[in-house]
Amino acid sequence: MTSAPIVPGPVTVRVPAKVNLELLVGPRRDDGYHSLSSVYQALSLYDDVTVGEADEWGVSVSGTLAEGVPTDDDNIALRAARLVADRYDGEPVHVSIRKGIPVAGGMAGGSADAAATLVALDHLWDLGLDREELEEMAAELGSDVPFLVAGGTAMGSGRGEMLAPVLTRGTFHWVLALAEGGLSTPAVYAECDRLREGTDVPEPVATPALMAALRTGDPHELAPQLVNDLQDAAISLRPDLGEVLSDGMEFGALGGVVSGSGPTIAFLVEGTEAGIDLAVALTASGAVRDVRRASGPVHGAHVIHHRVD
Ligand SMILES: C[C@@](CO)(OP(=O)(O)O)[C@H](O)COP(=O)(O)OP(=O)(O)OC[C@H]1O[C@@H](n2ccc(N)nc2=O)[C@H](O)[C@@H]1O
Ligand SMILES: Nc1ncnc2c1ncn2[C@@H]1O[C@H](COP(=O)(O)OP(=O)(O)O)[C@@H](O)[C@H]1O
Repeated sequence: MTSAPIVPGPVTVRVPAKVNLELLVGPRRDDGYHSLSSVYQALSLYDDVTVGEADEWGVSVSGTLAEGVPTDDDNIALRAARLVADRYDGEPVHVSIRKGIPVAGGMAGGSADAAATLVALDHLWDLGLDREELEEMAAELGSDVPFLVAGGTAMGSGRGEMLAPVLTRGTFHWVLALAEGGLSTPAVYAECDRLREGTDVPEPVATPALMAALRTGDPHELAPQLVNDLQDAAISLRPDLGEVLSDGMEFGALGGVVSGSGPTIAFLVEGTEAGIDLAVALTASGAVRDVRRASGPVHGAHVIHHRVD
């Protein structure tokens, strides 16, 4: 008896957002990047990225947060697909992105889509890529991309792309205050340089107290350790963010920090109930565009569906 050939159908990968629990920004390097010490945590706010064979290269984006995402070769997910195809002789694919991560919000949504596309193509084309090969292509696409492949909680050095896992206990609960519009990452780094002009900037080193707090699993220990060297620059470009931060603290957050280059603000709360209360208060204040609750750490980019016809 002969059976019909198995045709690999589209692969869907779910990929989380990130928050930087600690983002220490060192001097600007000769290549234009800043040396970083970044402690990333993956949060339960997701993009779903579906990649399938197609007659021509393409990308489409859906969801209420899709505005502002390019649907041409500027889309980093399409760049990721072309990179894998160039290396492994792949045929054209179409990438469909369902956005659940705010765009240009400092939560690495674009990097997440690139990470998801790498994982999807590894699966679709049965490439059997090892961690090193995936991380190397990820780093070529952007400093944050390797972390979105890995997920969990990790420390990033170099320009953020060299990862080491960080031990944590339990689950931390977050409330994310989404802002109107976005902030450009290069513009925020440039503003940080401007604000620090004339000062001696040391090489960044991760804080042992943060690592210890993460091992306790206690949000009261973690809250005072949240720090972001880009925060002043983000607030300098968007002064309204300072008010959102103080509102959130007044409404009961244990700690708050601008996420990466902003403008999203991540508030740490005690648990689910406290998260609901804070989300309600921030929404009622009218000072934010929208509010999301999330928890972390969660897994990095992972296949959730593969249709085989
Ligand atoms: C600030 C952070 C914190 O995690 O995230 P976001 O807030 O953008 O999500 C990252 O450093 C963003 O990483 P990513 O978005 O991957 O940046 P890349 O594409 O590698 O670089 C974009 C631009 O950001 C600046 N850049 C990025 C990384 C770095 N270590 N130093 C830099 O100065 C450079 O101007 C670079 O041209
Ligand atoms: N797949 C993508 N999703 C979101 N933004 C993308 C994507 N591809 C390219 N971009 C561009 O990257 C910029 C930064 O987006 P994003 O990665 O969401 O933010 P951030 O760098 O603040 O974390 C966007 O303004 C957009 O122009």
